[in-house]
Amino acid sequence: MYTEQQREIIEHTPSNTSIYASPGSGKTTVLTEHIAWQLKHRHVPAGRMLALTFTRQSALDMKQRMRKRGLADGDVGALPLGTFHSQAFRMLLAHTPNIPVILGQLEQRQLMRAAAQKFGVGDMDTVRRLLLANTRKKSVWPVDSAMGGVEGAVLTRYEHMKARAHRWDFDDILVAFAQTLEEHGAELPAFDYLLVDEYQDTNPIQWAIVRLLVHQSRCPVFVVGDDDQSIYGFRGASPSGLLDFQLSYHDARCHRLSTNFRSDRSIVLAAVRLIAHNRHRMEKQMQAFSAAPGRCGTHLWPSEAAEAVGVAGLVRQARRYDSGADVAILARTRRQLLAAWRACQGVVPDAMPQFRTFHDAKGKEWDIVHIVGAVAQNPYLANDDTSLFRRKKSAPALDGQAEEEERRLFYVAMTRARHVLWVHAPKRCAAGKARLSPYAAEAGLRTMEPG
Ligand SMILES: Nc1ncnc2c1ncn2[C@@H]1O[C@H](COP(=O)(O)OP(=O)(O)OP(=O)(O)O)[C@@H](O)[C@H]1O
Repeated sequence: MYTEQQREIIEHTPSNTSIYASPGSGKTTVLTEHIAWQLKHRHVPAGRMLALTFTRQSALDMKQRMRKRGLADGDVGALPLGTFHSQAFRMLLAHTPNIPVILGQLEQRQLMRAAAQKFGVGDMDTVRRLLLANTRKKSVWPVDSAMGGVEGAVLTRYEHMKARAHRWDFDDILVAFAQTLEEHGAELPAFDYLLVDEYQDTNPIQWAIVRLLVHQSRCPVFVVGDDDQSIYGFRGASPSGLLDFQLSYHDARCHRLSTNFRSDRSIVLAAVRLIAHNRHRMEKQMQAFSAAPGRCGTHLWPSEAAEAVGVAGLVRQARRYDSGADVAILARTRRQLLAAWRACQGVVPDAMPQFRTFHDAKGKEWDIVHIVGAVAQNPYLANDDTSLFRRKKSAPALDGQAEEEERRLFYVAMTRARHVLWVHAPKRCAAGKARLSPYAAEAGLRTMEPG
């Protein structure tokens, strides 16, 4: 089933390795199989490999897959596989008794708000931006705490209040872990092999943690990623960790996977056309394994309400034609999913599609994907958590860096589809007249006739 190249990666002896690969080319598949191979055929003890993923869900999926491959439950359970934060927290707990309790999201927001109110800036939008600024500040190593202005003053106050309450926020876990690795690395568990998924979405503190772990364990590191799918820049992540991997690990072997096993041909071609518009990227090939043409295009609707009803109608139609097809409705912001969700409740209540933001769709795949609310200068981004660069009521033009990240997000969304990809846009939305996102034209998607 696996290609010769995939098999070579799966079966190779642990060594410094990077895999740059296109969407759907089997990155997560080969990573999972490579770990399973080490356990099964090279008898590397499960507890001696550390595998880091981007989300908890992908760690669970990988474990599930290993069980299906016939690995013993005990081995899978003993494998330290999870997010950077969960694995760092586990090791810190074992090393340092009495570490502070982690603030829940709500508690953290309340604490930041209390700190901000002291400076007369406690509205929720500002608090959200301050929380992001806090995350970005702690995304580098060593953390640079010299931040001026009101923002710096609020963040300093927040740190004091947190320390007084003997609490940590989520980002403090990695800061404390990096510090512990630097100062007491020899007291932490050592590993024979370190593996990292989605390396394009790691940030400088995570690169430092990888470097410190590798140094302390004297073990090889294996990373997989795709710079074109780097979508967490607003939190301080950057694809340069992946792009510069070869510089940091001179002897590293580099593999590229370019066959997309997920999507039919027209979808792969459209995605390739779109991403070619980004300038800051590593040039790479992508071709479809599937010989099927697939279907893709855009649907324009008079209003947001009409769009929601139209999408629900298409979902119902597809269910009639193939009741087993899995369907997802994706949008740039959570708010843009609401109308389609309501419309589907009324039409296919027993066979609801999945509803996800582009960010939450990462790593997933569905037979049919509908992207809704694909408008230029998306007005919903003005108040979105991830819209670091937009502080006005309407979304101003993006700078080059933010523009490329928006395009990558659209690329991630498009490449989730196996057989059918519809991009929908209303001609009017809450903010007034709307235009179809330029990414649809860049991808060469044709507008479908109404009905
Ligand atoms: N050699 C192969 N033959 C057939 N199917 C494959 C092969 N390799 C991977 N696949 C399938 O292709 C799909 C994509 O694989 P996977 O999710 O591992 O890719 P990925 O590169 O991690 O994707 P992305 O980065 O877009 O999330 C999965 O359904 C997987 O089972």
